Amino acid sequence: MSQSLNFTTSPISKPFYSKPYFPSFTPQFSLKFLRKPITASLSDLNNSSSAPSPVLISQFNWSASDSTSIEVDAVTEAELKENGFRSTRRTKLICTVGPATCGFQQLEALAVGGMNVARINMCHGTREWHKMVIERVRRLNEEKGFAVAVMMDTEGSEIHMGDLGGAQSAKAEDGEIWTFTVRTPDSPLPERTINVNYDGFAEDVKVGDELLVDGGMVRFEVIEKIGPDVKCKCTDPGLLLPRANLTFWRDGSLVRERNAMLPTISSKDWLDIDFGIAEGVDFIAISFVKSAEVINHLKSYIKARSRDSDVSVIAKIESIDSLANLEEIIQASDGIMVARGDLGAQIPLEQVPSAQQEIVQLCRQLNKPVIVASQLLESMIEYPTPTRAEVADVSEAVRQRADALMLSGESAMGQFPDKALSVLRSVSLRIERWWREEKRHESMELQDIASSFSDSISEEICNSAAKMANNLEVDALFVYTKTGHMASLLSRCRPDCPIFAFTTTTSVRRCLNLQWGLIPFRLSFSDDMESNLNRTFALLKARGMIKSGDLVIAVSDMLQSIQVMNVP
Ligand SMILES: Nc1ncnc2c1ncn2[C@@H]1O[C@H](COP(=O)(O)OP(=O)(O)OP(=O)(O)O)[C@@H](O)[C@H]1O
Ligand SMILES: CC(=O)C(=O)O
Ligand SMILES: [K+]
Ligand SMILES: [Mg+2]
Repeated sequence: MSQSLNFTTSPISKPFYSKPYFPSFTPQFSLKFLRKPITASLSDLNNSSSAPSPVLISQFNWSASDSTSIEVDAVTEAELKENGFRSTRRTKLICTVGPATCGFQQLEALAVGGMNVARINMCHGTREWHKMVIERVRRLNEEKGFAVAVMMDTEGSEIHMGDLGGAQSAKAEDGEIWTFTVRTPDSPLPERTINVNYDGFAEDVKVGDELLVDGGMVRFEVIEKIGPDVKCKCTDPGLLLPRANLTFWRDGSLVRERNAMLPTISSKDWLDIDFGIAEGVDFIAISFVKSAEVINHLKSYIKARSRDSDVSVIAKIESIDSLANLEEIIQASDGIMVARGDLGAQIPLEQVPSAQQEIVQLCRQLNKPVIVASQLLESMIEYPTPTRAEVADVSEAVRQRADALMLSGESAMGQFPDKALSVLRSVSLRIERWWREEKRHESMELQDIASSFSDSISEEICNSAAKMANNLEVDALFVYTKTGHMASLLSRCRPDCPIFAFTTTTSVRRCLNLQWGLIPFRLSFSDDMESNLNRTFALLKARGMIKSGDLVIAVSDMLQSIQVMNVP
């Protein structure tokens, strides 16, 4: 039994409506037969994997021409069955892959642990190494039924140290004199000498400047300049890591000399971007973005280079300039990363939390996925248990309802990558549930963002569907979307129930994996919603993912409609 509301639009349909064409929406139907107890736990159902139904095509042999199968990633399916779908995880998880996690089995362990996106950082490692990681992730998806997306992060024109001549780290002690040089590295380097990658370094700094390594983990004072060499005295001792980022400060402010003119995308970055496009990565994250212009430039480059593949562009907010141009950067990008590591080296640390909150909220307003990154569980690089403060930080990002959380060193080179991921996962689940149960989420007034009439209809449909889903306490929202747009509009509302997003292409499905609350499926569907729904119900029931009586709301962007029904 289904109740539906259709908005039939054609290019000439506009005169029928004048804004507000969707008067404060109150469902017109009797609710008595829609209500049902909210006991969506699937754990007590027969597990279909032990008795596959004939309509179920195995994840291992998907062929694009097959119109009867449905693809959902193995880990989401397991989570749905384990927790029941109202309690499935909404916050997405990203792991930076490094030496600690680049093996096939290590990657598999991360995928099983809930990694939605694998990030590779072009600051480190060779292209061959990154190619190997991408191939392994792809193989994992194909062979084991995961849908892990790949994000490539550019190096950017930051100023950083050299690689310490191959050493893992070097200790700088209080009062020691170190030389920072722009000479091309003679190997081996003299003792207490560090290479700097930026040629203008010796010119830009002045005697008396403060030199911060990794945003202040180690500090030096500039005491003398001798040609290409800059002599510095260590004032805050600590461990120097290969290729650590350098900033310099004068009279309490970040120095922005010629280095502020460095291009956002360096010549090496362009080669890496070509590499990323050729390898078919899903996301390219751009470091040290200053303005929307560079994002627009890159997007048109990608469009020209890769006609049929979709690479999404993520702008990293980690510089003062990006904060000044925040709204236009968010508008231009496909997503945003709050890169707190470098951001904290550019603005006073105590301003980072408010910047994070502002960026997360603005992204939601503008309907762009947002990632909170860096130092979430920093102590877990060395220890198997997080600090209470780290758990509180993760909780806060979940409470802000960021789309995704990211591990950096914890998964790239830490000793406990799987444990760190499991902390992100369990804290996300717990906090999401707590806030749902307590109905503690302050509702956010969402501004209109549509740029066309048809988009406005989609937006109103999604806002209303999400509201109805909360009021009726439905088990799930279903969205049929070719481009993914309507799925993101539903995600933006952060409804209480999960959103099953059906889309026709594998690349859209992987991109949806970054967005809050979306459970993406790949499915070939038609314009006939009745048959789409019936087929989806049959396929999901066969897999034990839904059951008769579950209450769902379905929306689609082919036929702009809202349907409310119990699964037959
Ligand atoms: N591919 C890699 N090879 C070797 N070490 C890596 C690799 N990727 C990451 N790491 C290690 O993990 C640490 C944290 O990774 P992360 O990606 O956060 O880098 P980062 O250097 O802090 O720069 P960014 O500001 O771009 O995040 C790095 O400092 C590095 O020591
Ligand atoms: C992730 C990143 O680039 C940063 O935090 O600086
Ligand atoms: K980077
Ligand atoms: Mg950074």
